[in-house]
Amino acid sequence: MIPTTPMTPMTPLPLSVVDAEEITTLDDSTAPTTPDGSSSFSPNLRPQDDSSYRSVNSLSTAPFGAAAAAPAVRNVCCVGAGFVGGPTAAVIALHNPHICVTVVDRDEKRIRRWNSKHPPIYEPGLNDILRIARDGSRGCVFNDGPTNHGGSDAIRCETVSPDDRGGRCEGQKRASINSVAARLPNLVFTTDVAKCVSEADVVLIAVNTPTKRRGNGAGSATDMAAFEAVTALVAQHASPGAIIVEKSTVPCRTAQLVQDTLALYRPGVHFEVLSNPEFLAAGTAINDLLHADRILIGSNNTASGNRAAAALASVYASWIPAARIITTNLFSSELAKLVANSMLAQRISSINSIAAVCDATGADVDEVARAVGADPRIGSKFLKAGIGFGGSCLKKDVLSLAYLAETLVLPEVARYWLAVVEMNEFARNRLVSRVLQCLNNTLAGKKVTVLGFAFKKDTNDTRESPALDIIRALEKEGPEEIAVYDPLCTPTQMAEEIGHFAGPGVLRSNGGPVAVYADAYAACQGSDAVLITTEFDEFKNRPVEADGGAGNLEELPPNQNSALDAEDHLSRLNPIPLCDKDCPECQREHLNASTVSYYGTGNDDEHARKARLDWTRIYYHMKRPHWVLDGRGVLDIATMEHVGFRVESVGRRSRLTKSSSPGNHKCW
Ligand SMILES: NC(=O)C1=CN([C@@H]2O[C@H](COP(=O)(O)OP(=O)(O)OC[C@H]3O[C@@H](n4cnc5c(N)ncnc54)[C@H](O)[C@@H]3O)[C@@H](O)[C@H]2O)C=CC1
Ligand SMILES: O=C(O)[C@H]1O[C@H](OP(=O)(O)OP(=O)(O)OC[C@H]2O[C@@H](n3ccc(=O)[nH]c3=O)[C@H](O)[C@@H]2O)[C@H](O)[C@@H](O)[C@@H]1O
Repeated sequence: MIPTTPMTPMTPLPLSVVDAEEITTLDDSTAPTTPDGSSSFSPNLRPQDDSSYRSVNSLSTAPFGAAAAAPAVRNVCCVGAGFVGGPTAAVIALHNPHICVTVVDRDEKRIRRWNSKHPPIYEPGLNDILRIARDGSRGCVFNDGPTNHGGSDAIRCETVSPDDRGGRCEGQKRASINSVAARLPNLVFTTDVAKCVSEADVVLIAVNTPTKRRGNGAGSATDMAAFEAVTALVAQHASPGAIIVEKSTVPCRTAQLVQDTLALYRPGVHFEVLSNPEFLAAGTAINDLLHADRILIGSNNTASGNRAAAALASVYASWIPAARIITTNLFSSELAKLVANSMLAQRISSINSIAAVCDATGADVDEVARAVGADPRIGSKFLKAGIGFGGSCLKKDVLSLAYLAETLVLPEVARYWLAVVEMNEFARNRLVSRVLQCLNNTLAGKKVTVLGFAFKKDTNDTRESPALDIIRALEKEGPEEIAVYDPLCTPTQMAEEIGHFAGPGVLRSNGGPVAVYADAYAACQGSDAVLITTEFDEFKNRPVEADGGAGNLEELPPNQNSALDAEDHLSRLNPIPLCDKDCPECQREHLNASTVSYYGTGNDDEHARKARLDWTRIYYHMKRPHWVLDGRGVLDIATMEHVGFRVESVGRRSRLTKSSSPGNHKCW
């Protein structure tokens, strides 16, 4: 899409996820006027005594005390190239062009994807950042008057070094020329863990810490295997004085374990350990990182602990206001992360418990949530009732907190938090019960469609997805077909995960009922009931105005491709790295380009956007009586009923309870 408004020559590469505040910062990093003032100036070229470098002195008003003279951070290594490690490292690199950021992982395939056009995770805005920090950008020279994109005033040059600034391009007068220096890549993805750890001033440990599956504490304690293994590796390879940071969510007092491990492998060598938990959420990771509410840093309350905290704070201070950087002691920081997730989960369970009351009384849970959330002491966020929370973290962190309470011999506390998980399961089960109730208690010979496989919208993360539980429960009822569709998960990914979770025998390819689709309409064709299990905007049917503008196609999240590539009028971007032959995203793009698809044009150059479902089209290809079960409260029921659908929605106006007598609410 070519912007119609003229850009001044110094306009940086546009970054769609960045707002005005960030544009100022990004401007700094991508469109310098002098080498010294440029934050895109190569770290390798930057002199050690550079006075513009942000040191502890610039943080003197932050709560680190006068003694907190921080060492300069030049090299950050993040171990774990997952949902947290990749995006976090990318944003750190974007805003700290003087720091070399490496992301290391033992998973070669994952690293190859991070080094390609299609990274292993989908996050809106992520690719734009990778295109700058990972790939670097070329310098260019142009006319210093206002110029139109792609207009004849724009002069393209392959490379411009800082020394070329003010240099001449053919046919232009020297006085009218401006230039933007190249930005060197400062974000590297690699499998060379030992080397990168050994070169780092700061090592972030961002590996998975799932719930333990077997042995003591199975089902609630945290499985620390990956974290422990990486800690041992780091202890062996880190350079003396390196700052070791827990980025993973870990049980309270893990920092002691890290310190013990370091002492075991490197007796007599000093390392500081920090806790710096991450609060980003899937689907909004880049926005959350760019606009973090808070950065939490836990440290030892010693002079060197404070210095280490100040050094890490200096990395974030490149884009986060100092007032949002909170420092605590190590264990408070670790515990605060568990508590934050547990309290978010608790709110969802609270509103889901009320949804059940609404179903039984005729109250509407959205109306109740709105009325209750208007009280600023309660707040309106995280009160969306539905089929409960999924994802790799909320449940595991509530369980981890409950386990901690148990080990501290606080059974009342443990029971309190376990009830949050119990209520979440209740919410899932209620949707399955209602499907059965709608379909006369049998799925034999019937087709049910599940729309949404990811655990929430705008992500392809399917860990602990409610859809998986629901598919497994429906499969037990012996349906003819369970059709599954998701706008962001590839059919291959869905088939693999369903096979892994419910057994390969459930898949259609193996004679089972579960079929995965790349097209929503094909998935709904001939269906007896369509279930909405993820709150993707694409599934909504609300008119634009009723949705506060979010119904506009332009408002929908972009696909996986970088918006920058489409808007690179000065040819500043380096060539896009290629993908491996088996890249699932390339396969899907190919499929979309060759079929009539729900996915717009399938043309990534056009930065294709996803369109909303045409529910009327679905209506005409479904079986009567056209049941739609909205497990996420995304549909406007009146509009759907106007088309002719029968709609059931968790905690909202129910046909079933309307016709039931008071007290006869057991099945839902
Ligand atoms: N997913 C999310 O949205 C959030 C997750 N967290 C926490 O962050 C941590 C990481 O979570 P995710 O990024 O989701 O996990 P993930 O599973 O996506 O990524 C972890 C990565 O660590 C790598 N790894 C494991 N052992 C390794 C080893 N020995 N050497 C090198 N690499 C190794 C894995 O190959 C994997 O790529 C967890 O503690 C999680 O609770 C915190 C906030 C948000
Ligand atoms: O530690 C983590 O991993 C992260 O866990 C959650 O983030 P995430 O699980 O990615 O996503 P959420 O937005 O919290 O949604 C979790 C689940 O709750 C559901 N949800 C959310 C909000 C709501 O009102 N109702 C509701 O059912 C979502 O659909 C989703 O299934 C937290 O929100 C993050 O702050 C935290 O960093």
